[in-house]
Amino acid sequence: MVVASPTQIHGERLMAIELPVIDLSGERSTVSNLIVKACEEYGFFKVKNHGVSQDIIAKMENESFSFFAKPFDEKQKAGLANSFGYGCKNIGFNGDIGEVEYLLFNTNPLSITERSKTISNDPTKFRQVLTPFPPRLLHSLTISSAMSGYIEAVRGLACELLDLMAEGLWVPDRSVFSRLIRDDDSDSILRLNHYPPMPLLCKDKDSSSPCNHSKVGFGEHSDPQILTILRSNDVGGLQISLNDGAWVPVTPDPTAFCVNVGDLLQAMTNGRFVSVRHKALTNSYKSRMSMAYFAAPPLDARIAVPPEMVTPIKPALYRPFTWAEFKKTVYALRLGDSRLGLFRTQVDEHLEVQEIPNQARIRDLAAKARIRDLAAKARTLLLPNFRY
Ligand SMILES: C=C1C[C@]23C[C@@]1(O)CC[C@H]2[C@@]12CC[C@H](O)[C@@](C)(C(=O)O1)[C@H]2[C@@H]3C(=O)O
Ligand SMILES: O=C(O)CCC(=O)C(=O)O
Ligand SMILES: [Fe+2]
Repeated sequence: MVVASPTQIHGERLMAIELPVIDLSGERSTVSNLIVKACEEYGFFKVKNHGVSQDIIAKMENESFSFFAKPFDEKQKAGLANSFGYGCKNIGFNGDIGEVEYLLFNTNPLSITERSKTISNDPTKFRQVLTPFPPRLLHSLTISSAMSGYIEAVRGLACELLDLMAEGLWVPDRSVFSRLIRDDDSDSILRLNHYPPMPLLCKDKDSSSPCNHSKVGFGEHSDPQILTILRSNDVGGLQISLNDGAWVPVTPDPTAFCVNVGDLLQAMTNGRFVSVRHKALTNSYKSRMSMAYFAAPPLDARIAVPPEMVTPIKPALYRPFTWAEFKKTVYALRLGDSRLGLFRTQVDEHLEVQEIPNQARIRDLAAKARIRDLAAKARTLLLPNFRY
């Protein structure tokens, strides 16, 4: 691992660190130990020799590019912003904005069986699904065959990585994590992000220094699910946040997948693995395209730490909760809010002050206040299902 000196760009500290690159064709116990180490130290790593064929990836990427190349009103036919379907600039339900357009898909195997031709041929195909949060109907696009091939392949990769993690953690039930995302009712989603090129922003017009302030494509956040498998084209933009507040740019590698720990996996490993905050910036002259598979459990799955990972010295950090309960909280909050802090056990509440870095604590408190606000708003709107 190479650590160079930090550079300062417009007040932000950027560190030149290469993420661990793990070759999955290596010896199994070595690979599982490397994965555990990467999840503990960075919450992020890259995998090569991952077994997903370049053909599957290329078909999926071509289909995505041709979708995003369509005129805006054509793309809008694919769905509503802020739900499953097409979205532009608006992220989520609570006012977050970025220089990104995207497609969101439910990858539930049951919905994949209802295949349409391709998203590029017929962006108007819909299937309606009733979800318990927020209390509204979400529209789900049906999925093309290139997409279902890709989803199957990355789901397989996610399962394999979760098994390797359980092995490296010495959890006796080796499929304790992967079982959750293998389930036919799993709530995993696929997100295709397209960041159009954006000219550089110059904050200080009188400054003689070069203008290098990239626009934010997808703001700072952690991923709420179990594991994210991200693939991008050869255009950089992804950055991850280190504990000390420095941002680390991730070098793009279209032949590798970038894997990151989600909030649920942090909870299920009793905080040993870290769900790290990250963001994506736009490039000044090239389009960035990323495809993120968010591996999630079924809505009613109980998220709890395996008993072997709890000891008197390391008591459970989080109370058990369901994915539905956590997801409802996630969608009630802003992109950059932290949510796991809201699920911490009472027992260690007194330790929180020392343990959680100040910034994270402030974010937790802001999130709590926002939930209270939203609950009050929901009550005045008489939305009976919107309870916290
Ligand atoms: C602002 C929001 C968008 C988001 C739901 C949320 O309320 C907070 C988390 C966001 C996020 C980040 C990772 C994934 O891209 C995503 C699909 C997810 O599960 O959580 C998005 C949500 C979204 O865009 O709907
Ligand atoms: O586009 C990227 O590289 C990151 C996207 C991301 O973090 C997300 O979709 O959750
Ligand atoms: Fe993310």
